[in-house]
Amino acid sequence: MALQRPYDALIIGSGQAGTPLASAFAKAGQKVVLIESTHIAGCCVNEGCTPTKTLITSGRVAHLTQRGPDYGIHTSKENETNQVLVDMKKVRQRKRDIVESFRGGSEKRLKDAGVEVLMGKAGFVSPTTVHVVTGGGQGSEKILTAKNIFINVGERPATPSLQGIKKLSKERVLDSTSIQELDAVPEKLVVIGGGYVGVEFAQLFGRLGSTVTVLQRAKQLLPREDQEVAQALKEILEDEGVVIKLESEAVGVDSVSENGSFTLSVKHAGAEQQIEGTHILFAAGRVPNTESLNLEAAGIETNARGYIVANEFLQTTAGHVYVLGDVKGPPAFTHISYDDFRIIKANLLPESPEAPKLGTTGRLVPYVVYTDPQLGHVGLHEHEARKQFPEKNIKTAKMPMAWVARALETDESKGLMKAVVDGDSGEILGFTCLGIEGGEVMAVVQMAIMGGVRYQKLQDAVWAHPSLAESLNNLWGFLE
Ligand SMILES: Cc1cc2nc3c(=O)[nH]c(=O)nc-3n(C[C@H](O)[C@H](O)[C@H](O)COP(=O)(O)OP(=O)(O)OC[C@H]3O[C@@H](n4cnc5c(N)ncnc54)[C@H](O)[C@@H]3O)c2cc1C
Ligand SMILES: NC(=O)c1ccc[n+]([C@@H]2O[C@H](COP(=O)([O-])OP(=O)(O)OC[C@H]3O[C@@H](n4cnc5c(N)ncnc54)[C@H](O)[C@@H]3O)[C@@H](O)[C@H]2O)c1
Repeated sequence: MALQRPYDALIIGSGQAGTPLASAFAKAGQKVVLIESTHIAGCCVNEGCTPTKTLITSGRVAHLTQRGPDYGIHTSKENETNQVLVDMKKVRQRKRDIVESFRGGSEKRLKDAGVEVLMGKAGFVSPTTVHVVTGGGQGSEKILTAKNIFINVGERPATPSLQGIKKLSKERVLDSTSIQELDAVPEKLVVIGGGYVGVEFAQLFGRLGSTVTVLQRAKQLLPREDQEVAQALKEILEDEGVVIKLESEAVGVDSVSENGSFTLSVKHAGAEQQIEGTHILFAAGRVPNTESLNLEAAGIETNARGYIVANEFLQTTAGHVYVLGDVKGPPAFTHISYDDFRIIKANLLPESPEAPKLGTTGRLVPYVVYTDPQLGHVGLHEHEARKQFPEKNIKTAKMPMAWVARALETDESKGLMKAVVDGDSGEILGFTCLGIEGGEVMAVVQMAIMGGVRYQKLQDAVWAHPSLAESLNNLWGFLE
């Protein structure tokens, strides 16, 4: 084993924070090494946001083509209902091409910045020393020491656990990564979990032609959302033919037929029932990639769920070791991981000695669930606002998207908007748009929250007609 000269910065994991951080340190003249076990650019680019949103676009095209007759558009005289043929290999290739191009961009930026990249799996030997196994265990081992260490190793899908699962052939048991590599549309897809991953894939594969059943253990889809928003999303998915069973759980695989299809027994509404499937997608949550890091050797603490504990400056319990992204626990989004990078960069590479120290406290968290219509949200949900500010005069405004001219003109008027405000000051505390381009509409309100703009200003603003933002004139009339 070769002993190396100490690095200024050693980064474990090429996630959404580690990758730009490595470049920033290198550009600042520091000696940097980035260790990555699988592929540069992490989950978001390789198996998360980028590929899923690319696939979802194919699903939307299939959906809109079939809706053509609603707009007076037919693909041919013979095909009056605009039935579509899905070429899953082409759908997959389009996804692969975009992933490859995004990953290539990240690789090039690291190279241009002069970052040393080491492909291998890292774990701690001591607070300042890291052991790296390269070449998937067949290659060499390295011991590296560094002044500062940054952990950005992310999460992975929770391991499927279901009685009798071994009776199914491997290619029929899917997670959020393997489902994206299918070269044919599954006939009957059972989705276990009704969170972000579950709802996005359920709608996508329903649109591509699968019969889809979602088994969600909680009382609603997306348990963090306010109940009426989750209910509206459920109805939208059901309108497209997705079967959703709430408060339900798969008990086990009962039987498997010769062609590979199977029956599952499911506990639902207090009774046991059977459902059929050809494929099963486990979307019941993700777990942090901490086990192989040997964190005890560095004195780094984790919480009960295995997430690394950090203070608001992203320092772990070993002060010179920092943690960024999903592996420190929710919220698990690319833009949060990227903001972690921004915090570390500002604090460790300050532009001037007077530059203020940044932290995570009070960080505004927006997100978009890429169902169609999108579910964009920023700030607090109603239940959170009421709990956090019992002394405030919390008011909410809800308006169906069917009241938005632009949504009616495009005939995409499903969903609703909901705002949560402090009725006394007019401060906007949270906003949700489940509607066409819900993420973009949400971003308009996010700007208002960031600028401290009260809702009355949006109510009286001159918005271009007929834009979706124009609905921010009318929404506030529903405050109660
Ligand atoms: C299907 C899916 C869809 C998603 N869609 C969205 C979306 O639309 N929008 C959004 O904001 N977020 C989305 N997310 C979440 C998003 O992908 C993550 O929040 C984001 O990637 C941030 O992750 P990260 O920076 O913590 O690390 P990651 O991107 O997970 O990267 C961690 C890296 O560390 C490497 N690694 C792990 N262990 C080791 C080790 N011991 N040694 C060396 N390297 C190691 C891994 O190989 C990986 O490359 C989605 C996630 C999934 C699964
Ligand atoms: N558009 C986006 O931003 C996006 C998309 C995908 C993922 N993500 C990120 O990835 C994270 C993980 O997503 P996820 O959907 O895998 O996890 P999740 O934790 O958000 O949802 C998992 C769901 O599965 C349910 N569940 C758990 N065990 C179950 C069981 N045995 N049977 C039935 N249901 C069960 C839970 O009630 C929960 O609602 C998200 O929280 C999010 O931060 C973001």
